[in-house]
Amino acid sequence: MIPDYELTGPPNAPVLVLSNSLGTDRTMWDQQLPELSSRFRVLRYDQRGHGKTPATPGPYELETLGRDVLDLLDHLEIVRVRFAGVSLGGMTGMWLAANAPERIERLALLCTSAALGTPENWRERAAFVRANGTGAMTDSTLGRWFTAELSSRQDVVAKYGGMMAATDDEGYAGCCEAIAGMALEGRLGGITAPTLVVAGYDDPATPPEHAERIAAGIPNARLAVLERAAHLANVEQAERVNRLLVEHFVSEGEPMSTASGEAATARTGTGMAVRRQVLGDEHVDRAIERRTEFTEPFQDFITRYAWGELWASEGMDRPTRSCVTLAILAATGCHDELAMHVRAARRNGVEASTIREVLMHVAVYAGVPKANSAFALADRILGEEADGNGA
Ligand SMILES: O=C(O)CC1=CCC(=O)O1
Repeated sequence: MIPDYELTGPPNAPVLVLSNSLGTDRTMWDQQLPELSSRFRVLRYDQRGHGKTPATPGPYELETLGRDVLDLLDHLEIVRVRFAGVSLGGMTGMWLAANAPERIERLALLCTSAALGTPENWRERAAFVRANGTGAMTDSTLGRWFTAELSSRQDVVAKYGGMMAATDDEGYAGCCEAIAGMALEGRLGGITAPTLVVAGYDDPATPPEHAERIAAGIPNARLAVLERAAHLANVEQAERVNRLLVEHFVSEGEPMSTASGEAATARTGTGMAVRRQVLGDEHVDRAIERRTEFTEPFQDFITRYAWGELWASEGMDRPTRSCVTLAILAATGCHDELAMHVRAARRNGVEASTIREVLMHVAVYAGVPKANSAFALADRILGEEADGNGA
């Protein structure tokens, strides 16, 4: 069967397939799409019986779901892809990487498992849904998908509860039966695609131990465990997941890095996204507007290296980067930049009291006069924020 799909992103970019989890549809990737489609041809599709892809009578096997992807790729005449899947999507990805390795260049497995629960449990769940409908599963499911903070939010309940209830009963049940019958553990050692494995620290459905087992089983795998994330970590920790996916699919891989022009384009895309996150749209739009022929190469350089490399790196969190930046700017007396970075630090979650501590360090290590002017400036910026003028 050819599943319903959507292609987004530059026509000549490498194709990245995104595969959804049980009870969701392809819009579960909404928070990934802008970032990923700036550098990939993103192919989002709906699993069988989910979203706009019709159900067929179950039970299904994982092979059924894997072959749906192969049918879709054949239909679109796409030979080889990068593939990311959440939970059931990740199981589909493991099946593909083990059974059609020539089609899978790199793999990302999010909040998934190679052996989940008992077959009886999954068959019971299938029977329950056939009898009561997917709507009857919504409340319990949202509690597994999100931490308490998110699962009570009205917009989240509306979007993801709605997705679950809209999933075809037979499609959902058939997919439960595919999980009941999956036999992936013995196949992990044969997966050759470089693989990123991501787990949510608070995921009750596929806890981090499942990811650890996958990462230990696949020869070329890397594991990342995200705090404050349950089963749909790509929704709850979208920014971190985006960064991990971009790093995994772009920076090390051949196609982008073999063509230096494309690598630079990719860095510019990441850089622009990170720059906007840290400095805010208003500031970045102003900087773009003010570009001249003379300053453009410098602006481009900053976007690529300061934002696309340094600030985009996972090596240090953003609040810490902000503190380091504030200290350096205050110590070197770069006051225009310091004002901008006081605002950026607040946007990155740095408290005013921490900014004060940073400037106290400046007083001791760089000199009281430097700290004195930095204090005056920071006080003004923080005051503007308190007055509601802190754009
Ligand atoms: O619904 C669950 O319990 C979690 C889950 C298993 C496979 C999947 O896609 O979601």
